[in-house]
Amino acid sequence: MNFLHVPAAQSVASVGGGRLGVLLLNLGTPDDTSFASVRRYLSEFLSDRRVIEANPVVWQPILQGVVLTVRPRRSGEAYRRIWNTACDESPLRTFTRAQAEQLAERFAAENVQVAWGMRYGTPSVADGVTELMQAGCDRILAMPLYPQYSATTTATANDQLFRFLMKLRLQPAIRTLPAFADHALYIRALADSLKTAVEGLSAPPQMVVISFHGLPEEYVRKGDPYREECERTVAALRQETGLSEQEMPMTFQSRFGPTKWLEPYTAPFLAGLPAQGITRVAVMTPGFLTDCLETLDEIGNEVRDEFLAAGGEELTLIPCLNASKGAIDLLEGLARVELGGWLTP
Ligand SMILES: C=CC1=C(C)c2cc3[nH]c(cc4nc(cc5[nH]c(cc1n2)c(C)c5CCC(=O)O)C(CCC(=O)O)=C4C)c(C)c3C=C
Ligand SMILES: [Fe+2]
Ligand SMILES: [Fe+2]
Repeated sequence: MNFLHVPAAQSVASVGGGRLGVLLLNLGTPDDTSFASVRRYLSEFLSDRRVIEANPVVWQPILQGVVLTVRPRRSGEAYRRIWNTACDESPLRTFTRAQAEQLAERFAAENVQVAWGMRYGTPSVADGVTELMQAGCDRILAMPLYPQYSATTTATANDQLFRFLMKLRLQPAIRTLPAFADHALYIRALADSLKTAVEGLSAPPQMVVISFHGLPEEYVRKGDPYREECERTVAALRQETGLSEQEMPMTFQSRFGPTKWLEPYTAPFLAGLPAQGITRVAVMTPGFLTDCLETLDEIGNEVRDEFLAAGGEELTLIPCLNASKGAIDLLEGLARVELGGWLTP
């Protein structure tokens, strides 16, 4: 049955099936490591005005000119270093799919469908919503997979969802998950993953550096709460692990462009440690729920090489929560609270 009669509107078939849906939303990633695919992905990502706030009249010629001529080759090489060759896809996609599949198992007995979509690239947010609606979901909980709120991540994921719903005559009811920077299950999962990784080492690290993806300082000045949210995560993690500010400092990575971003920057911070006698460190990246280019390559390769070149002896990169039991416990716990009133006990 087609519920829609205006030319601009799209049909996604059966709405009204009375089922609940959970939609995991992640950032996105290229489909393959070729210049063309990486260029397509970066073009969509860096054309998002939530991400780059500069006037498009000024920014688009720079992006379509120099950035998308130079960057895709370098990024393609980086993606090749971390590519999941077994599945022929990027780790971010592998882990997001695994999270969705395992979360679905937790809800299998309760008539709740789980799907996933990417803000940039494939499967798209529209693909995820369509999958849920075709399975009969008329109530959907969207879960942007960002523990710390930022307009550049959480808000744009939700924007993309509502942009798709604008085309539907018959919309499902929607709830969106708030950020969860110091949620008990999140902090416990992080502390457990740190403990497990450190127990496997011959000697404990002298410092555990908590590295978050950075953000232009200007965005925070204009009201993005991201830095405070990162601080809440680190404060809770210090409390949970008993580590001090000196033993567990906070840094920001992945700077892009010439403007000032949140400081201290991860790479120079780590490269400066051996001169202070700190040569064995662990690095955690709790802002990412799944491993990706920024964790596996930027920290695991680039930053590690710089640290070792500066006299460091050991850099242990703690894996992201990925599809660990702690991660799925967290996603299930968050979903059950947000589905309250929809999900009958
Ligand atoms: C102005 C530019 C950028 C902002 C703002 C930004 C915020 C931001 N990003 C993430 C998470 C991820 N970013 C990733 C890659 C990535 N990010 C930018 C730029 C900005 N990010 C670029 C140019 C890239 C690509 C890097 C490259 O090509 O070398 C990724 C990895 C994706 C993957 O496929 O593995 C993630 C994840 C957050 C959380 C955030 C704001 C808080
Ligand atoms: Fe980014
Ligand atoms: Fe990076």
